[in-house]
Amino acid sequence: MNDPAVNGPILVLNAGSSSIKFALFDDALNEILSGMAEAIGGASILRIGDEKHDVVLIDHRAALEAILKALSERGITPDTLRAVGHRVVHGGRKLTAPMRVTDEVRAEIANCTPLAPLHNPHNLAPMEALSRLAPDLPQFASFDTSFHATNPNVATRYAIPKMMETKGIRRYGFHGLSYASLVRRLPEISGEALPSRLLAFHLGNGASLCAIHNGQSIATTMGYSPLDGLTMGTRSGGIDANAVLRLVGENGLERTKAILNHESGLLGLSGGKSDMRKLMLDASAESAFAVEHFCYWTLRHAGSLIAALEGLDAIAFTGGIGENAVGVRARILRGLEWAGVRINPDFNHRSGPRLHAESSKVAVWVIPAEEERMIAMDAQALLEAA
Ligand SMILES: Nc1ncnc2c1ncn2[C@@H]1O[C@H](COP(=O)(O)OP(=O)(O)O)[C@@H](O)[C@H]1O
Ligand SMILES: CC(=O)OP(=O)(O)O
Ligand SMILES: [Mg+2]
Repeated sequence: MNDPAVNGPILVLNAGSSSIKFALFDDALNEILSGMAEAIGGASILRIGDEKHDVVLIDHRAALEAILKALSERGITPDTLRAVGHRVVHGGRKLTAPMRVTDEVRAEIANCTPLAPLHNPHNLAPMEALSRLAPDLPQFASFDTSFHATNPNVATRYAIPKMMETKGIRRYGFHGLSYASLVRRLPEISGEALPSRLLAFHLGNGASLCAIHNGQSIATTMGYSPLDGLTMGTRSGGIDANAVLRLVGENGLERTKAILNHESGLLGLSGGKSDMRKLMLDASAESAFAVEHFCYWTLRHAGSLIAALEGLDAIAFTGGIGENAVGVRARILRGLEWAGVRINPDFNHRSGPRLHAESSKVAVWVIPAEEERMIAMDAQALLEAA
């Protein structure tokens, strides 16, 4: 019997800050089609399966429309689907495990928008569009924050009065779906047991590090929102709160939000480029400095997480930069030679999966981020439990 509600594919939508990735999975969770709209915000690329189209996508809404149109041209419309799984970046204190999307859940995701302004609106928009188009289609949400629930209080608490903490001003951490998939995939790809003290580098347009001890997150570089930690595509990363207060005083709240979230990071440092591929092709001193700033601060934070892990057994790179930017990986790994890291440059040029030389005390791997599969697994588990 061909009933989409029973054996139709699961569609996964993963809206990042600069991209929307999508994938279709059959009921055995084989990926049957995937693609992405990338470099959203102007001259963009739409990939579907092996096809690549240069397109103009001015914002995430235009990108979602282009993806849904391309899918419908292939006969994939909402009524042919079994379910849709969405990545949601910030679930706040209330949304901590994968769940079915209801009106209440959508309202709570909207409540968390001030905490993740570059993401939650783009996670919410397709849920709303699909619930209008296909009200009976089951939709599920998986949260980037969930994986960090194992962080100890000492890591999540800011040293501010208790009252603020009870209002939710604490560190959450993000990229959790990517880290959860990395923990699942690393033993499969390496053929070895999961290392005890693992430092994971999720380097994409948004970038963070996670200290993973025996498979559980114990510390991560992002905090209350995905602004903190490393230098990113358009986000400042760590910045002194008093500098933020001065910016607010001089520019107002809304302008400051735009400066720190949309105009800083690699874009602000280079004077116009947030995309690592473009920066690495550009010979200007500003672009070189932006890349060096990214690597230097990644290393500073790596040192902090190695201390939290009390040593290091393995490193794994993931995300658009982590999986592809050979020069950035080489620079970061050179900066970790003090920790016993030695790589084989040929392995690095081939992007792994194994990067370490025989003499290395630390294993080094490149593991593709499989956030979409993680979300599909969550959606399927919830469908089966229903
Ligand atoms: N071949 C490559 N070399 C260098 N950087 C790359 C390459 N491919 C992708 N990137 C970079 O990866 C980043 C996007 O990462 P991704 O994880 O897809 O982003 P998002 O945070 O939107 O999910 C961009 O800075 C892009 O330039
Ligand atoms: C949380 C976050 O920064 O996500 P992305 O890297 O997809 O922008
Ligand atoms: Mg991403």
